[in-house]
Amino acid sequence: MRKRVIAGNWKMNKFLSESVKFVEDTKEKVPTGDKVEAVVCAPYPFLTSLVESAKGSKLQIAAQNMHFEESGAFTGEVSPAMLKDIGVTYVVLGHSERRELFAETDEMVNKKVHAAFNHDLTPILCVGETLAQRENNETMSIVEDQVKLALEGLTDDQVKETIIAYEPIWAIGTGKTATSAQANEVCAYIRKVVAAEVSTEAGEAVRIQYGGSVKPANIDELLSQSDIDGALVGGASLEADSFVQLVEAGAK
Ligand SMILES: O=C(CO)COP(=O)(O)O
Repeated sequence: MRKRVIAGNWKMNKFLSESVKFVEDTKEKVPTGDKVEAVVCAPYPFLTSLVESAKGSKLQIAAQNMHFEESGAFTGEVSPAMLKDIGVTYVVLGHSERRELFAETDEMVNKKVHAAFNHDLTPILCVGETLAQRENNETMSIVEDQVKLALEGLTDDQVKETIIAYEPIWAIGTGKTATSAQANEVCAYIRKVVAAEVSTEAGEAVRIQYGGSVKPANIDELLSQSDIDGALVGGASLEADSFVQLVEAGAK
């Protein structure tokens, strides 16, 4: 049985006091069993405080990006070693907003995934197609390329530890969720690609989240699908009650 992962991606939202209050309000409420992991992906300036407030609880704190180099002349960037140093455990990599708005390439994402493992951080690797690509029947080939390029050079065990988030770009922040069948079809395909490229065992073990307008009202249906092992949630993860409901759905 793959352990589910429910991750809230706050993006560029919240201030320090409300972020800490969110963690204080949710850390005792997230289920502690072995069915689900709960992760909060917060802006850089709040990470140290959130790691501190989440201490002793099951809530994990993630960064939303990082550079792939360990240190050096990269003004404005944050390194994997810095994230590790402050107690961050997960990192979102290759989110479509970073690919689109900040010109991240598959090659950079691949370097970041390697860097994450080199610093003991669990990568949440995002992939997904645009609406035009879906309408052109390119979804599977786009996602396949993104997955192959991002995972290139990883060991079997590293691939097993990677969390892949399938986020169709047309479903992000639009209220248009992919149907559970559409989401599962792509997640199942990603699993096949991993099995073929890496190993059958890695295909079985890799956890695949769906992301794109997930909310308490639709998460049960998404999680009932064979190949969806969790969710990466934007808007609906900003409120503590809603986030707790999403994690509770993962523990059912
Ligand atoms: O991009 C997302 C999570 O990374 C999804 O955002 P929404 O849940 O707001 O659609």
